Amino acid sequence: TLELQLTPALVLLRSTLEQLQEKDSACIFISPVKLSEVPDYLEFVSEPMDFSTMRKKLEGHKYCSVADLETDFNLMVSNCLRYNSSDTVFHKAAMQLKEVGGAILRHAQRQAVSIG
Ligand SMILES: CC(=O)c1c[nH]c2ccccc12
Repeated sequence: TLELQLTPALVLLRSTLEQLQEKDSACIFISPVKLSEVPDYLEFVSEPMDFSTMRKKLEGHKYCSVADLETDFNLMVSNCLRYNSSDTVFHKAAMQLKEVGGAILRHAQRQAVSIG
């Protein structure tokens, strides 16, 4: 399509982010952790990250590659694994998202190569 010719990289990044977010069925990562509700969060996490922030960065042209998107995705997942102990729903959800997201990102990287 015309859009794919004009901004293939941006279209691929958007599609990849949407695929990643679809796997967050519990909507744990949809918005920033509320620091008002989790006052000790920044004692464990130096750089919070979530899907809404990633979306803003994407539309603000802050991501130049799939790898840039992957860096923030990995940050978001590792923050969750650090703050939430391993016996929690959040920690288990992060482990699953890491696995499924990794496959989505590998496929996106292959597509980015073929786009050129
Ligand atoms: C992604 C994450 O760690 C969290 C998402 N929602 C939360 C609420 C309280 C504590 C942590 C969280």
